[in-house]
Amino acid sequence: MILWVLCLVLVLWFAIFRYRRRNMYRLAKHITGSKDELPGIGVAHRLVGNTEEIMYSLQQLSYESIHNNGIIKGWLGHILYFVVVDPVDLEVVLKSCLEKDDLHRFIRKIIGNGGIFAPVSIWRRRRKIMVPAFSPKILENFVNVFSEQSQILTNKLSNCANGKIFSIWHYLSTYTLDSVCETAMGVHIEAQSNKDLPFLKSMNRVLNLVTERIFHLWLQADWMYRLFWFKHSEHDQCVGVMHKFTDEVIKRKRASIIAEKQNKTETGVEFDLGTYQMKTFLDLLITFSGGDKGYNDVELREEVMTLTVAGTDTSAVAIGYTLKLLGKYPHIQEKVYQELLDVFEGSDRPLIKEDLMKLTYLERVVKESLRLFPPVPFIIRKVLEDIKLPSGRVLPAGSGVVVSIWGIHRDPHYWGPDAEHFDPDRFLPERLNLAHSTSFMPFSSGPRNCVGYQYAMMSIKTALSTVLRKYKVVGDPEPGPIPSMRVKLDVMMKAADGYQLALERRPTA
Ligand code: HEM
Repeated sequence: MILWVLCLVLVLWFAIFRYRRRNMYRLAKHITGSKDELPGIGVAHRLVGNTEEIMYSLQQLSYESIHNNGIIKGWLGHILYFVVVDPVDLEVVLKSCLEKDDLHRFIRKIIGNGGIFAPVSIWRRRRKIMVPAFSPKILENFVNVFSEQSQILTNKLSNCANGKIFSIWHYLSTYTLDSVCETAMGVHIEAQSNKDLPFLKSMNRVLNLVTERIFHLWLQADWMYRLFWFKHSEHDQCVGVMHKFTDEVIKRKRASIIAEKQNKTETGVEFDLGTYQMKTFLDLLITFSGGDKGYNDVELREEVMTLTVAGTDTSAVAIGYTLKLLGKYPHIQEKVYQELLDVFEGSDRPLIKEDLMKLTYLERVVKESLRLFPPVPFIIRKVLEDIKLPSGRVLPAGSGVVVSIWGIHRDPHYWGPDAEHFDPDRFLPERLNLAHSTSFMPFSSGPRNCVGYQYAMMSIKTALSTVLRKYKVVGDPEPGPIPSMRVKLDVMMKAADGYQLALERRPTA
């Protein structure tokens, strides 16, 4: 009898659940589903396995979307997602769906309500304050930091420039971390010289733990995660280290501002984390948010942590892919080197901001690398109300949109039959004829796009030019125009081999 009642309750609950979501089911019917969907679980079975297998499945879903006029649907249990690659439809999606998907809540545990994953109500104000801090006039001042840090990177690489294969990932990620910490907070953390830096170790570890949580359903509910107490406590410990470090910097920054106001020199304030540079993002965020009446310490920490997390691995990944691609295509690397010889006239002087504008071929190479290997291959947004797309299809409220940057960048409708070829000259002004501006969007598009894209391009070009003036990437030529690269999804898309390559010293270096 009890069993019958339980069954009845269950059936009733299910009927009400379906009835409430009838609009979603009705609209979803008009959009083709992925070919491997299973009843009840949808495509969930395709998103298991290691980070390489998950990335592979998401790539396959993107190709399916390309072959189905730019959109397919995929259920993850009861949650409905659309994988979209049509740039015309995506322009509308990225303008009207500004709320981030719930999966981002795991990263929010690290950076709180920092702009990147904050709810729209909080994000709007934060974005307004952050945008002026990224104006070109301010960014120009950072080129010296990138240049100095790139010199350190090049020196550190000298031990590896012996033609033997090694993983360059640690070198690149510490270069970007040092650059971001100096420009964002004004501190020299010297990650490039200090492999065991607690901040760095904690950041790397906590990002691994977050990726694991995103893709393992059984780790998602907070109460379940607490059962895995060793992971949970390690997670909290890492977040604690990162917060403590950032809080200390903010405390000292506030103190230095007070000291300055009292007409004391900055050297009067003891500061053992490093030397301050004026006009770091921290200075600018304090000023632009209203000084004393602006951001409180928690808000400041959230914003600085956002910049650190958003700006470190992304740029390192882009530099890593570009170096690997240049190793695969020696003739393209030689053209980059010729341009460097022309711009620097064979001297070994450090790069200055005026050089960046002149490195036009390098810029095309970086863009082509970002097209084929976008560090952020997918963005997920929530659909809060039904939205009619230019193609006539309607996305129902309550669903999620997976914006496949990977797919958009490889769609032959927009990039031609050679979409998968590595061809930097497709970015030549006379050849680049993008039918739609969102066909190329490694930094996303619309009101919530990446605020750091100019910063990133400057940092990436500075590091690449400094390294490539001194070293040649050798040893892995690709037989055809389509570069093969094993990739994995580890918060962003990374090379599965840890960016293994070999370097040789240039004779002039
Ligand atoms: C190659 C390097 C980079 C790539 C590919 C990249 C890509 C992206 C993407 C795809 C988004 C998401 C936008 C969306 O949801 O539509 C984003 C957001 C963001 N990025 Fe970047 N990024 C890079 C470097 C940087 C750097 C260096 C910084 C800062 C120093 C930065 C700061 C941010 C911030 C603050 C946001 C949040 C914007 C908002 O929600 O208003 N990024 N980035």
